[in-house]
Amino acid sequence: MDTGSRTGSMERGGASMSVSAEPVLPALFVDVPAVVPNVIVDLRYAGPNNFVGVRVDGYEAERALLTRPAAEAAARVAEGLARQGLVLKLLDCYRPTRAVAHFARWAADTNDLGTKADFYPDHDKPELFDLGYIAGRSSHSRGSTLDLTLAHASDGTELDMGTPFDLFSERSWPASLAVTDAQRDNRRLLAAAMTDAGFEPFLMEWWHFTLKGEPFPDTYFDAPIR
Ligand SMILES: C[C@@H](N)C(=O)N[C@H](C)C(=O)O
Ligand SMILES: [Zn+2]
Repeated sequence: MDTGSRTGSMERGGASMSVSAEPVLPALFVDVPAVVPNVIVDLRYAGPNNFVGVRVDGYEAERALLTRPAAEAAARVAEGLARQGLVLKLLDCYRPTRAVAHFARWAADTNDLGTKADFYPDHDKPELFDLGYIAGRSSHSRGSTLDLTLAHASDGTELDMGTPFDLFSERSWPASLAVTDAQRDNRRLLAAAMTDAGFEPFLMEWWHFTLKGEPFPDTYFDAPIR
């Protein structure tokens, strides 16, 4: 990947932040399968099986991209879990800001409720941003955040986490008591492996983790995934 991201800066809430204007990502971004052994890639926004119901803007190819430090940390997670016969299954990695803009347009269209039963049965669309299930400025766009689950190496079947990916509900909170002990244990297994490798969990979604000490903490990239 090309280097040299031209960025524009802005001040927001006292903190400096930049939005990359370059159509390419810095060389520090890597294809995760090149770094993480036996990883399964199922990027849900690269196809129609997601809460928007169509392929999301910016996902022009199903490529799982992360910064190298985040991918290397994920590799440490994978190496540890391989001893238990488990592999990582990636559901989202780097997310261009144009994808987040697509999410916002989708949320504003209150006539389109086609995915409500499967993805947000407990809430109305506009609440999903207000409550924090979808971020208006997502850490995924900084390249060191990923959404993932665990699967059995033998046949690729996913561990039962109690809710599907992107079910925007309190049932998806990692500590929810609405799931069984076994399901909560699976969430704990994922969270423990990720935090041990340097990732921070998210209290509203069992699948979402951000690398501590990420290399681009203030830059939101918009290069499409090709
Ligand atoms: C949309 C969901 N997969 C997710 O990643 N949510 C967090 C809050 C985000 O949008 O960054
Ligand atoms: Zn996420």
